[in-house]
Amino acid sequence: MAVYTRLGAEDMAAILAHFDVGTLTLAKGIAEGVSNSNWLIETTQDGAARRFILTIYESRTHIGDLPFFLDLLDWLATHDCPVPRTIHDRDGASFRYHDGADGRKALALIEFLPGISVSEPTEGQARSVGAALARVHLAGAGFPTERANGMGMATWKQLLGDCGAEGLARIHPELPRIVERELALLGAQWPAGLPRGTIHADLFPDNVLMLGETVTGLIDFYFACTDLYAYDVAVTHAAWSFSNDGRRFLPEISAALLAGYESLRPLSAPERAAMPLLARGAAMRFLSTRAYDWMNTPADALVTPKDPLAFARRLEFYAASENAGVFG
Ligand SMILES: Nc1ncnc2c1ncn2[C@@H]1O[C@H](COP(=O)(O)OP(=O)(O)OP(=O)(O)O)[C@@H](O)[C@H]1O
Ligand SMILES: N[C@@H](CCO)C(=O)O
Repeated sequence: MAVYTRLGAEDMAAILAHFDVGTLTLAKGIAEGVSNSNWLIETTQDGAARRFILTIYESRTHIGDLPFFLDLLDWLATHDCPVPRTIHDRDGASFRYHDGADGRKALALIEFLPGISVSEPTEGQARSVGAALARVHLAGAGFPTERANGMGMATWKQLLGDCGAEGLARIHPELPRIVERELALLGAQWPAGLPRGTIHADLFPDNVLMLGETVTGLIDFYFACTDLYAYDVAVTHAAWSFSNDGRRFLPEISAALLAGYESLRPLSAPERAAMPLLARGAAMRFLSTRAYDWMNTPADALVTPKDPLAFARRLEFYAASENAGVFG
């Protein structure tokens, strides 16, 4: 369960007293998510029930990045994107600190949005997700702050280097060869000069809330950064267009996702030409973090590491020349 920080009822009430949100009526730990601790919070204010998400940031989130992530949510919400606003405290700050039994941690209170994460999207849902991603790209273009992508190629190399060829071979005997081949190719051919701006960089199904075919919430912007728009399309494509284990490509979902995106932001010819390579990079990004976590998560950890081979299979799909037509 992803609630790493213990908070008693008094702690919770004391935290909420810093926000103008009424009286606490319920605080329930949320099992989903692996990086931070999250609670569903309910309050009552002027006779009305209100709901929020309280997030306590654990060690994986760099506090210096919080203004970027939280200001971005407010910016996108103001520009008609389905993302939660941050609730600022009585001093006007988007995050604050809590001194608890296990030290000082940053926290934020975020608007609760309705909806559920789908595990087997329909074409209509994939289309909506593609369009929502395009809306973020268009709206985020005016966002004034930049953040380098901390999960770019240099990080893939570092994480996979830390795993080592022997470690990778323990995950699958073919993995060292695949990784060496792909890193060389991606390093030599990664495109320069494509349109760039603010991207989500992790738009997996568990980071999208939906009601029917409507996207009600895009959440978890904690990898958001300034990078190629088309790379974000590739990440989202890799996340949505395959069965979870990566064994089965879902052509209708792929087509619907891309059509939804292009209904608002058509890819330029150079972006389209780069998509197969960017998709290999996207697969490599998640292969590298998953392989690292696979090897470095203690057996008694609270969370189960995700399968790196699910993204090695996607990588092999994108690398196969017969699949070059997927992006049109
Ligand atoms: N604004 C919101 N409205 C409704 N539910 C939310 C909201 N934000 C988060 N949640 C719920 O909390 C869960 C965990 O949130 P989130 O994915 O941000 O956690 P995390 O640990 O930071 O993520 P990750 O494991 O992807 O790194 C989500 O799966 C969702 O169920
Ligand atoms: N979405 C990622 C985890 C967070 O980066 C994955 O599925 O590997």
